[in-house]
Amino acid sequence: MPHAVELQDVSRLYGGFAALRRVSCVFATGGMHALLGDNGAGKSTLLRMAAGLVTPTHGTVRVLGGTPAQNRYRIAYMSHAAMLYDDLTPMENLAYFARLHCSADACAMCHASPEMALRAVGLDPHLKRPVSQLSQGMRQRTSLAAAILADPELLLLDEPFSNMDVNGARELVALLQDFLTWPLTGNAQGARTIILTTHQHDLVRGVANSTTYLRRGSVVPAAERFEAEPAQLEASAA
Ligand SMILES: Nc1ncnc2c1ncn2[C@@H]1O[C@H](COP(=O)(O)OP(=O)(O)OP(=O)(O)O)[C@@H](O)[C@H]1O
Repeated sequence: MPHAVELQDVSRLYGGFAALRRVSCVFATGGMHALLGDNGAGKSTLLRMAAGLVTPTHGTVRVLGGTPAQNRYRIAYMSHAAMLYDDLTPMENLAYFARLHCSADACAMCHASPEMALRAVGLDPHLKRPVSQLSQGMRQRTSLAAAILADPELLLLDEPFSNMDVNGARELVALLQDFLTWPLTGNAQGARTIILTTHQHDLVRGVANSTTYLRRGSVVPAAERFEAEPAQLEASAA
């Protein structure tokens, strides 16, 4: 089975600055994988590359055995900034996204209905309040519902727990674990995969199937990981 995401000697330059520098790593198909690192380490760049939103300056990115473009209907990406229409309710937002997905060549991809997607993330589809009046946690859930609407095999989540309290974030982790158990539809083979970036390693410790650390655009080798995660070192020394 192909890897969910595979980077071979990937660099991404912005002018003379390397957001990613000769990165080679794989994220296995199936399960939840955490991408960690300090601010500016290159996490979002890597995730957006897997989504096909950023192209490498050098190297190769393979997603589900092909290019991100070839597999774009099998991938969903959720940015850390919620891309929602504030004046619409969660249901209206999702109904709009469903219409977008179902245009032209993409109508085969809407396996989940807006109602199912909202229920899956624990939101009432009949909620009448516009998104602007919802808590941050509910907005995040609405964004997640929009991402899973297309029933993706690969779900890429950039900082899904940002601005959420601990309980809300734990609930979200449980929802993501549940999503991983959904059977794949159609002719899809393999397993669902989530790759998420976070600064809150505690939330996914023991839940994530793998952890990849970035530091200043490079993957931190396993032997140096404590150094990459000083909070964990302090906790273990206490
Ligand atoms: N479009 C861009 N133009 C110029 N520099 C960029 C661009 N995108 C990212 N960078 C730079 O690349 C580096 C890595 O950014 P990236 O957003 O991938 O880091 P990150 O690990 O996700 O950080 P954070 O945790 O703060 O979100 C940063 O120094 C950032 O300023």
